Order: sequence, then C-alpha cells, then structure tokens
Amino acid sequence: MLRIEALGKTYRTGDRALDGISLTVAPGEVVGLIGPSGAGKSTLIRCINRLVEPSAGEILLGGEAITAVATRHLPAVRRRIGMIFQEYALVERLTVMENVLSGRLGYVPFWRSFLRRFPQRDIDAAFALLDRVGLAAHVDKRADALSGGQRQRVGIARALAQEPELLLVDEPTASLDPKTSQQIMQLICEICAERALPAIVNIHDVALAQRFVSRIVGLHGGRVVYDGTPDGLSTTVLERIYGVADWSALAQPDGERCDAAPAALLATGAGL
Ligand SMILES: Nc1ncnc2c1ncn2[C@@H]1O[C@H](COP(=O)(O)OP(=O)(O)OP(=O)(O)O)[C@@H](O)[C@H]1O
Repeated sequence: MLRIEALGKTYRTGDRALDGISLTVAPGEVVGLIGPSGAGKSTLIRCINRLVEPSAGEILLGGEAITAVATRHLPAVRRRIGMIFQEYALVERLTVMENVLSGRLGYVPFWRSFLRRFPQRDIDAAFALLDRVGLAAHVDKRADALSGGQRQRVGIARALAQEPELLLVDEPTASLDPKTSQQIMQLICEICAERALPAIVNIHDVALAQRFVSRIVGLHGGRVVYDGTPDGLSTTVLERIYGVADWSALAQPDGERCDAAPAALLATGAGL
C-alpha cells in the first residue's frame, strides 16, 4: 500500500511542481497518471523514489514514512520500489537473463555480483519471471538483439526480480507501436493484479490508459484535478486536466473542435 499525504515540491528555481498531492494506492491497483507537460507527473514519481526531495508532506510505503528515511538508507528503500522506464534502461551487451538478475544486485553481496554468481534461487526465480513475461525462449539472447516490446518485457521482469512492494512505471509504451503498447499495458496490469502490487503508470496516451487501468489520476499545475474511473473522463474533465485549447488540439489533431465527446471515442479504442 502506498499513501501520499499533502505532498509538495517547489524547486530551487521557484517552480512549484507539486502542491498538496494526496493519494492512496491499494495492493493490486494500477493508477494511470495523466496530465499535460509540466503538470508534475515526473516530479511525483521522482519524489516517491526520492530522486527528488519533497518540500512538504509525507509518503508512506507499507506504513513506513519513506520521506523520513536518511540518505544512507535510501538504497534499501529503492529496493522496495520497482522501476520500469520508457527507454527500458537495459545493459545492451548483457543477456536477457543477466539483465533480469541485475534486479537482484541490491540483494547479493558485492563479490557475488562481481563474479556474476547469483544464488540458484535467484536464477530459478528469474527463469519463472521470464516465462511469465513470454521470454522463456530468449533467456540467452543479448538485450541489443531484442525488439522494443521484448526489451520492455525484460524491463518488467527485472523490476519484478527485485520483489518490489510498489511499481513506478514511466511512459512504458512511448517507444512502442500501438499493438505492442496494448500488450505491454495488459501485461503490467495483469502482473499487478496477480501479485497484489500497487502501481503508478505515468502515461501520455489517454486512450491507452482508459482502456487498461481501473483508476485515472489527472494532474494539472501540480494538483490532482481528477481521481476516478476511466469512464468519468468526460470532455469537461479532460479540459480541466489539459486546458480547453490543449485538449481540443489533442482530441482533434487538425485543431478543429469535435462536438462528440472525444473521451467516449477514445474509450472505444478509436485512434489506437
Ligand atoms: N529539476 C528541475 N528544476 C526546476 N524546475 C523543474 C525541475 N524539474 C521539473 N521542473 C518544473 O516542475 C514542473 C513540473 O515538471 P514535471 O517534469 O514534473 O512535469 P511532467 O508532468 O512530468 O511533464 P512532462 O510530461 O513534460 O514530462 C514544471 O514547471 C517544470 O518546469
């Protein structure tokens, strides 16, 4: 369980990126985080893993205030948080299996990782994870020989190898084609349900988020302006999140206003 209470972040430049964010994400729940550029989505994700220090508020993971953890204990906190990235962040010259095992690096003594000697239990678990994400036949391939979708599957397996209590997912499909994007979103949602993992997915594609996640949080100007089901994303709500002009442009790339509710169109999968 993740609980965020009155989280605020003002950068040294004076930019107020987050302003009183309160959210609870239950086990197995996948939250799609949407909002225009500059709304504070990345800052929120970065505050949760303490890559950015919040200016106010509290973040609790499994009941522990991770905002209060001393810097020297941050590696232990980050081990509890699995990250999945837009550009996968794999080590290209290593195999699929080695990339997944790198998710265990925080757990094995340095000499073991240096010699690449992981306990058999970790290797067995990595095989099981690769099987789950559909890569059982590719364990010995180098990462640079994989397609984008396969790379993201490795990224998912590596995050799970950490045995995290929370998944933070940053634009997981931004580099993928529409069909692969759907498969990856489906996989993330299924895995979170199976493992009762809470997750926050920072996602630009509103239609994709609507289609796969059960809850959407919309940010605007560092505040939560929508927190509800995908069905509740009416045109009015989307205009509140993105601003009237920006949402019209997003819904109608040629800039013309559409009278039909764009969200309803998008919910049908049109445009995917
Ligand atoms: N390191 C930083 N220093 C100063 N201001 C920052 C920094 N990072 C972000 N900001 C500001 O904080 C606000 C929120 O930015 P953030 O990157 O969190 O938004 P975002 O919703 O993730 O945007 P995008 O979708 O474009 O990535 C913006 O006004 C941005 O300019």
